[in-house]
Amino acid sequence: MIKTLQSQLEIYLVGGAVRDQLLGLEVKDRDWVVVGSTPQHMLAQGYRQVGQDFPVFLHPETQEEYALARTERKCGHGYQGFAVDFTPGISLEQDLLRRDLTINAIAQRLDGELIDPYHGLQDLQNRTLRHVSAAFAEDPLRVLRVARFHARFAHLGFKIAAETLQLMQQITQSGELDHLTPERVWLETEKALKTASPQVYFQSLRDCGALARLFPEVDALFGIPNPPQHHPEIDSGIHTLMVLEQAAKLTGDQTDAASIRFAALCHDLGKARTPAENYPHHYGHEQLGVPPTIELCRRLKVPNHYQQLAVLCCRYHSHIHRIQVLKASTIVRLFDSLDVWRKPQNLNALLTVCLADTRGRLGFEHSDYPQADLARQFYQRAVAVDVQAIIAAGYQKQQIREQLTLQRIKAISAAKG
Ligand SMILES: Nc1ncnc2c1ncn2[C@@H]1O[C@H](COP(=O)(O)OP(=O)(O)OP(=O)(O)O)[C@@H](O)[C@H]1O
Repeated sequence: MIKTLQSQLEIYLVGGAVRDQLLGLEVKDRDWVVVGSTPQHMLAQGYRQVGQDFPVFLHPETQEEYALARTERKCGHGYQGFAVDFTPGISLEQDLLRRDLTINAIAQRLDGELIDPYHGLQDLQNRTLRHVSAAFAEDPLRVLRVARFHARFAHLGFKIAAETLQLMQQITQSGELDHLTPERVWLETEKALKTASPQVYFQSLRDCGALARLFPEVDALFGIPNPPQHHPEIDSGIHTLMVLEQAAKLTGDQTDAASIRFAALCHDLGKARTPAENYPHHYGHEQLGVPPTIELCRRLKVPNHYQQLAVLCCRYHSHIHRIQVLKASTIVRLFDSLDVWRKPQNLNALLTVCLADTRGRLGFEHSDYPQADLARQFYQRAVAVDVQAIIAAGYQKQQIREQLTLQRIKAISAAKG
């Protein structure tokens, strides 16, 4: 069946699958381009159409996506206005010309032969992220996509070509980024947070000026000093990116990695809002970090669970750093605020951000963090307090909570010795 279908159509494997295969990486999705066909022909061949304006066809057996070769012409701001043409006369080369990067614009025929009109192979070899053509400027999301591919492939030595960075700067200066929908910005950002080097995404956005447009709260940290004895890297923006790098190393591919990394990004946002006369100190930056975190999340429609964790990490990271000197009652209040009794994962996430915070400083990359062990020990003692025994002791309903808190304080005090 597949053979019959494919023998009647001019089909090419394109995009990420060809790129990743050439890089020796695991191929996840396979996207295909069909040249010289029409929607009617595809339907007659047994493919199922998904989407109306911009049709993609699902293979009846593999369910892989087949797109008709197409060109796009921009006719509005951002992504809102695109005239898509997929009439049968459009060639493979014309389709590839409209793609973002040369390494994403290599096609492969079914017999394995590569078609590479824009020298993507050479750029793969030279580890270069280069735009295919001037059409790149038609969709400002491509600025974010390049930054994301940079974050994904930086560990393989990839760099952004100078002329592509220049184009990214021009797009940023044109104001086009302001027309991107929050959903598209967040989608790229969430994908970038899941890459091997998420800090590279934000650094690349900064390099082309886009950080100030898209994440002004983060951009504001650059140039803000920190006490040099604790922070040899001094600048709060650089520190933040170093913390994000450490958070990525600590979380690897665990399921909540992206939300922990996002919390690491936001944890010090308050440092751009403390009074300059106290610099390089940032008294109260923990609480002052909450409004910019909420503003950023609201503007980009960041899902709630990301915001909740980021706010907790803003507020309480210094509590954990100083846990040795906190009173047992303060520690129980901290655990209450973190809702650790119902969500112990909140404590783990906060401890990861705090460890990343400690290591995200020049010369501290391998530091130990005894506070995390201590916090876990206190939690273990407090969570072991027997609620059932308190209830069985006959306390009135309103006294049960009070007793529980008292006994948790006692348990932590005992652990403190
Ligand atoms: N906004 C865009 N502008 C130009 N080309 C794009 C754009 N989005 C996707 N493409 C093209 O379509 C292909 C598939 O897009 P997709 O977003 O799935 O990325 P990918 O390269 O397959 O990487 P991933 O592994 O992240 O899915 C890309 O490789 C690129 O050629």
